Amino acid sequence: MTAIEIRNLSKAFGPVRAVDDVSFSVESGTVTGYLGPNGAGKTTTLRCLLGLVTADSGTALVDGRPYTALERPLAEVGAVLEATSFHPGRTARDHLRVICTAAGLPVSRADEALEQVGLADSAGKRVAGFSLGMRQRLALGTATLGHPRVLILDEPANGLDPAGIEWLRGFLRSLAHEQGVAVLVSSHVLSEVQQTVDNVVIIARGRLVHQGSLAELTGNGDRPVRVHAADAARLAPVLEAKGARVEQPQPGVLRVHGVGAETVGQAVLDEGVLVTELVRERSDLQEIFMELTREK
Ligand SMILES: Nc1ncnc2c1ncn2[C@@H]1O[C@H](COP(=O)(O)OP(=O)(O)OP(=O)(O)O)[C@@H](O)[C@H]1O
Repeated sequence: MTAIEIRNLSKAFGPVRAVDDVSFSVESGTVTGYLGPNGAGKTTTLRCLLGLVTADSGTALVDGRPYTALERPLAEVGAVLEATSFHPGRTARDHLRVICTAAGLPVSRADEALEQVGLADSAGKRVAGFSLGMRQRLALGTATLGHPRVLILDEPANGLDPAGIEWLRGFLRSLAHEQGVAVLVSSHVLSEVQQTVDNVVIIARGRLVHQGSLAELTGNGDRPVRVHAADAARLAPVLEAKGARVEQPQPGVLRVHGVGAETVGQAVLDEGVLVTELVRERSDLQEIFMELTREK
């Protein structure tokens, strides 16, 4: 089921086209990474989705409606846009209880949510003493208080240490895959979210440059096949005759472009060459991300 739908969304600030004709959707039960370098337009898109900014044109809908038309927004959408400012003198538990009361939720949800975000031990501590990572967790606890079906997070890994990032990964994946929540999470660091997300939407200078599964992004495409063989030089002309472009970066190693690993394997078999390694080179995700978002 489509939970978030952005269609031909555009928003300019003076001469800056922050978001320029962007369309994508997020399905329930999946985590989608919204990726792009600083200033790409991610936050503006999320702010349009949450009714905090009015788009110049296009639509941004949650469950088929604009956010401002949702009847019980807190129970339908959880959002964290920036390390939210909390009342510093209040304890984490009191902070969540105040929101429970305002939103008509049972106050018992406060302790449950603190447990879920790993803050149970700090429930009675004042937020003033919280680290950035603890604030991020508290913001996540706040966003998930009403068991929303849609979760929108802007750079939630900021301030988390590696163990915190690992925890966040598990938290978001279990919300999506076990509870069917649609999660949209922005980041400017692909590697931070690559083990979390099912799908990626990449934006640069306000324009969408890629959307699809992570597998499609890293797909084998035309990655070269690397062959290690003492007699590698004998293989090169055979492969070239099959239409391959062959590089020999060092003696005993070939990088074969333009044909599949099977074709290379067949040539190895036909020539009876002893091979010690034959592998399709892996795509470097960060490299692909940089290439897609590079200033052209
Ligand atoms: N309220 C505003 N007034 C003027 N310009 C703005 C405003 N909000 C955003 N912009 C501009 O719009 C562009 C997109 O900004 P946005 O914050 O959406 O990008 P981002 O992808 O979220 O970046 P970051 O990763 O740095 O948060 C930037 O050039 C930014 O300076």
